[in-house]
Amino acid sequence: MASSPITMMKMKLNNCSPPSTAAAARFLPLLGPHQIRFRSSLALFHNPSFPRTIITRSTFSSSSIITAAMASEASVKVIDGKKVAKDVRDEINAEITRMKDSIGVVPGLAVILVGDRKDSATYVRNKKKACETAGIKSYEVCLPENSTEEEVLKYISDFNDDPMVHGILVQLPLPSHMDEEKILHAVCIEKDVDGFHPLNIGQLAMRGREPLFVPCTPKGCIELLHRYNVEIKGKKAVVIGRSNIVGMPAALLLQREDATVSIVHSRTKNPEEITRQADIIIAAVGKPNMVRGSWIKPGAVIIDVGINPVEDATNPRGYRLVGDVCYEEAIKVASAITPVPGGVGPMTIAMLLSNTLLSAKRINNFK
Ligand SMILES: NC(=O)C1=CN([C@@H]2O[C@H](COP(=O)(O)OP(=O)(O)OC[C@H]3O[C@@H](n4cnc5c(N)ncnc54)[C@H](OP(=O)(O)O)[C@@H]3O)[C@@H](O)[C@H]2O)C=CC1
Ligand SMILES: Nc1nc(=O)c2c([nH]1)NC[C@@H]1CN(c3ccc(C(=O)N[C@@H](CCC(=O)O)C(=O)O)cc3)C=[N+]21
Repeated sequence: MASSPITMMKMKLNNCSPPSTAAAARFLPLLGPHQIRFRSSLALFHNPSFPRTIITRSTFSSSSIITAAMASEASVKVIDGKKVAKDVRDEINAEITRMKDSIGVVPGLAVILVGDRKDSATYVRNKKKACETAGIKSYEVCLPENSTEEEVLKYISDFNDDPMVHGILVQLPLPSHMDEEKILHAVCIEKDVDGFHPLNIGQLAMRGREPLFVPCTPKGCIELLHRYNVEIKGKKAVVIGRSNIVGMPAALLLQREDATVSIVHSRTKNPEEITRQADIIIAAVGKPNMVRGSWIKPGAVIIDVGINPVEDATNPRGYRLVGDVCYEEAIKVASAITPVPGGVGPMTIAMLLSNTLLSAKRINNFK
């Protein structure tokens, strides 16, 4: 059975279950009610002439009913976060050069990393590289896992007082013996380029107030929607996840953009039903492929924040990264989607550079 052409096609199309349940998934019905309407509505886009990467199913064999149905009409816009991040970074580069040339100031970003988590070390390395290319001076402190809270607080205090430093980022998660709230609270609000200080979050939540900084990942999500001309005002948005660093600020930002926002979390009843009402979905859960095709309203726009390593023996690293949304199913229903990798991730780094530039400009009163 496993070798029949139909089964093989299904394996190819449906790649969304964790390895242990992959065998069962091969036999999931692929043509659920949500997948009958293949013509993706692009009504959410102001400007349909925006450059599009179209994925069509026409490359699949016509020997299967599934492919026959899809071949004619399915199209989805792939939101290219890597490309947008590059554009943003080019704009930042130009501004940094202008500032340096006119007032001689180079923005500085300090990053504090505690412990030896591999993923954290990779992000910090990537941030450092991005700073170098942008012309931002980076200051890095790497402390061992068993450092004390006082040591971290001392570095923060020194960076708070250092006029060369315009942004301070404490890489999360911190080791469990440290009080995250106390540490994030110690970063002076004018240098809080992550936007995690409670005052910044509070201002984000209040009407008529402006935070000094907007957290990078949610800011990157909204920037992607703007640059792809996705209308937010008046739309129904669902944010899946309510963490302080992604889900909650993403919901606040969408609300500031006049979307009607629902938040789905681990205690939500009927998450599928609620998510299916959304014109815009931001998924930030940390569960590989949790959002299936059946959760998505035809024509919805999907921003997939999740970054989840899943075992993959064919990959030289032994794993690959997948999002919280089952991409293979989602592209048949959504009108636009961010891929993982290459979607929100690069935008997070671009927004960090953007916040650092903003901070340097504000501190130096440079317009
Ligand atoms: N692309 C990027 O730049 C970034 C990507 N990420 C990625 O985004 C994902 C989320 O990160 P983060 O917000 O830090 O994660 P957290 O673990 O802090 O938060 C996860 C959220 O998802 C909710 N949740 C968990 N299980 C379910 C479920 N079954 N159904 C509905 N909601 C659920 C939790 O609900 P509850 O509150 O009830 O516990 C919680 O609010 C991760 O994959 C992370 O790697 C994170 C930061 C940046
Ligand atoms: N104080 C703090 N601020 C953060 O912003 C912060 C943090 N702590 N802790 C961890 C999360 C995670 N995060 C990512 C940033 C970039 C990518 C990224 O560039 N990802 C690439 C893939 C990279 C790869 O291939 O490994 C992509 O999605 O294309 C991912 C994740 C920031 N975070």
